[in-house]
Amino acid sequence: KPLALPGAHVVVTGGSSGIGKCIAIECYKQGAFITLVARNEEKLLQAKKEIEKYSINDKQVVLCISVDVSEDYNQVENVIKQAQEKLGPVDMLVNCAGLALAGKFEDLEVSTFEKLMNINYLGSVYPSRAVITTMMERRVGRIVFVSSQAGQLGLFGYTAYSPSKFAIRGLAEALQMEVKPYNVYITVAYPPDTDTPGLALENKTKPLETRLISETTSICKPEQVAKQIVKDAIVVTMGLFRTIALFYLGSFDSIVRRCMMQRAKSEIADKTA
Ligand SMILES: NC(=O)C1=CN([C@@H]2O[C@H](COP(=O)(O)OP(=O)(O)OC[C@H]3O[C@@H](n4cnc5c(N)ncnc54)[C@H](OP(=O)(O)O)[C@@H]3O)[C@@H](O)[C@H]2O)C=CC1
Ligand SMILES: CCCCCCCCCCCCCCCC(=O)[C@@H](N)CO
Repeated sequence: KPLALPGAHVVVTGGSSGIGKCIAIECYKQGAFITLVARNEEKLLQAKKEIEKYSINDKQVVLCISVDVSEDYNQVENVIKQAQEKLGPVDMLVNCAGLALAGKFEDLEVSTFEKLMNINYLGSVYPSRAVITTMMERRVGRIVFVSSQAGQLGLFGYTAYSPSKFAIRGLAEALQMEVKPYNVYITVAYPPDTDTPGLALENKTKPLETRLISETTSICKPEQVAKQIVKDAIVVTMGLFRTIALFYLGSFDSIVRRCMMQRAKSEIADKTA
């Protein structure tokens, strides 16, 4: 059943800019309490002010937390704890912090591969790992991953970026199989080029070929992309491209459910013994 956003606690990483900020606004407009996570404090405060204009009641709160989501897991865990103490358990986590840099393979610094994998992939693992136990215990939760069209298709200029977005898909699909019996739902967004400060930065690094490939499609508005992402997270439906895998996934899910029931039974048996 759909997640009720009024009164829910939504954490948005990368919530101080671009798509993440628009996702925060979209949730806030529907009555959610918001925690914004990003590094730069000034940008966070600026975004908080902007979001607060859309309040629908006087109880709503926008909390700002400055942390690097890709640096140190313990740090991330600590700030999530702080946020939960202030605004209650996280009902929905949106992993939107990310960085795009383009360039030809032979021109890219090796450190760029590390950096993108750290921010885009591990920066989604850490916050998710920090919220998952509570979500499973409460049998409530949504985790949103923001991949990219370049996370479905390897394209010229994206040898560092695409793999970091492909990795997110692998994580999301494996994690969904584990947490479905606990009523926790995972969604992945694959946005096209979207008009944000991040895209402006990326454009400075695009080789000619990448620019020409990008120009074959039009640029989306972040508000529009955010609306779709929030909608998909609230009412989870099966993506069409997964229908072939449906049979297998269905039977794997029943194995997972069976194991969970067995474990619960033996726990009860242990207690009564
Ligand atoms: N715009 C586009 O064309 C598309 C974007 N995407 C993906 O959507 C997401 C958002 O993109 P977009 O809105 O363009 O990005 P922006 O650059 O506009 O915003 C990025 C946000 O992430 C935060 N952030 C970046 N690095 C970290 C970090 N290490 N720790 C914590 N926060 C961090 C930034 O704040 P701060 O720097 O202060 O930390 C900022 O709030 C990214 O994952 C991107 O890959 C996917 C498809 C298309
Ligand atoms: C089946 C999948 C559909 C494929 C459509 C192909 C169209 C490709 C056009 C170029 C797309 C580049 C997207 C990168 C967006 C991004 O992540 C960065 N802009 C972030 O800053």
